[in-house]
Amino acid sequence: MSAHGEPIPMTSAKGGPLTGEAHVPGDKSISHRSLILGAMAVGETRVSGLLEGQDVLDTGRAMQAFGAEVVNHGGGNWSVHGVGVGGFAEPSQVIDCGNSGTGVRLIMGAMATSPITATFTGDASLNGRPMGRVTDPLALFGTQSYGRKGGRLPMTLVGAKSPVPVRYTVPMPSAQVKSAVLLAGLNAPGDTVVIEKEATRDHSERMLAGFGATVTLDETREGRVITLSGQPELKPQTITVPRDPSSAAFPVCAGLVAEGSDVLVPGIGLNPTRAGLFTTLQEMGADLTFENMREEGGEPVADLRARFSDTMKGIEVPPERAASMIDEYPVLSVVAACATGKTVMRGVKELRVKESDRIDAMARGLEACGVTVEEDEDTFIVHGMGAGGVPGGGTCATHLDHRIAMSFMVLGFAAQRPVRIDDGGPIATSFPIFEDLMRGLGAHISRD
Ligand SMILES: O=C(O)C1=C[C@@H](OP(=O)(O)O)[C@@H](O)[C@H](O)C1
Ligand SMILES: C=C(OP(=O)(O)O)C(=O)O
Repeated sequence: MSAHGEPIPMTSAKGGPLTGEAHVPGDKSISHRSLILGAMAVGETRVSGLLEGQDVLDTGRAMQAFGAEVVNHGGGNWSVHGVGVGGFAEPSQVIDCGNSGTGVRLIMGAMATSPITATFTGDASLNGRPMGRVTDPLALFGTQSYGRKGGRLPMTLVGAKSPVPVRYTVPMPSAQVKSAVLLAGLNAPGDTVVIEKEATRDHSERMLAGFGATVTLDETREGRVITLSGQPELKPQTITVPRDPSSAAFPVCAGLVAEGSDVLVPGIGLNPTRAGLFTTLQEMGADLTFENMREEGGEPVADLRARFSDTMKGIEVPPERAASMIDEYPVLSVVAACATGKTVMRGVKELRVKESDRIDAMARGLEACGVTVEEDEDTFIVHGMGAGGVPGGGTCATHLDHRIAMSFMVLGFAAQRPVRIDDGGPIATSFPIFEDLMRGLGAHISRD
């Protein structure tokens, strides 16, 4: 089902080549953090290029419920009048984070060290996802949590009245957990230290420093040791949100697999903690080039050009690259189906706790379209059928998962027969203009 309505079945089909420019929306991770850190600063933060997807809108509403003023000025321009670190008011309603793991986990961290109580819920997908990974470290600050069995939402958090700083090693590669601990550390006295064994996206560290917090990073044998000095006064910022590489992945991969295509996706951030997919595609032999390489806001940015690539080969994706492309495995598995040989994805068990079990969802949908796959708990293998070789013709269940929905839409552009999804509604959580943007390139997408 879509977030609040009836399912929206959609079908995509092979047509002419995809050509032209695809201007994808703002980065989802940076958009959430802009609103949350804006709400914790003293004064007015201005944000342009905010992703106006449902996930981010839900975070904006939550920040209002905690007392910040969040104003939409139109055209992707927003402002947030923050209440300062420790200044959150107790919300009078339940906080509904919809479909968003990032939203709920970061907001839990942000309120966990204030003397207030808040109850969180979400849609059927979010209410099935594990929250213990966040409430365990938050308990070390003194935060109490009361959720459903297995640490599931709906859940009430009672913020710590006298928080103590924490030293915590994140047990799984998760930027959401890292970020929740750092945000909680903002209102604890002294230094909060988070250690991650594998690098995950570093937007929280960069943005906290941008808002004036003291954050240091030491690369040690233990891993990345991030130290945050507590109780800073965060200074409001002017933020231009870069375009989202995770959204860019869809028109890029569509351009690679749809016959005759040549697609330009301008202005995509290539922060190394996010860009693993593009390296992987190049290793597979994709005709993917980075044009007009430049720096914007301290981050590498390029225009991505993807041309139809009929000689891509399956590879072993290095497991240590997983965190830098974690949301891109579903669409990579579509490209893998259109390459020759086997693509082996190891170290990917985190995919099983996203909006859906993404290994299972992709495996079942690919099989329905005539592709052979193998899987175990931590591994996904796709047997490629070569360019134009995927039969298609299946209906794929999307399980309230936007990335599964968009991935199968991309498969339809390359398969011999149309590919149908049972619900495209969730696409609006991260990429509300997906359908129009793809149609603008010449793609054939229809609603039943
Ligand atoms: O911190 C973030 O903004 C995100 C972190 C990742 O989740 P995990 O931290 O659970 O890996 C990613 O899948 C999600 O889309 C966004
Ligand atoms: C995993 C994702 O998001 P979240 O965890 O925020 O729901 C995603 O966007 O692919």
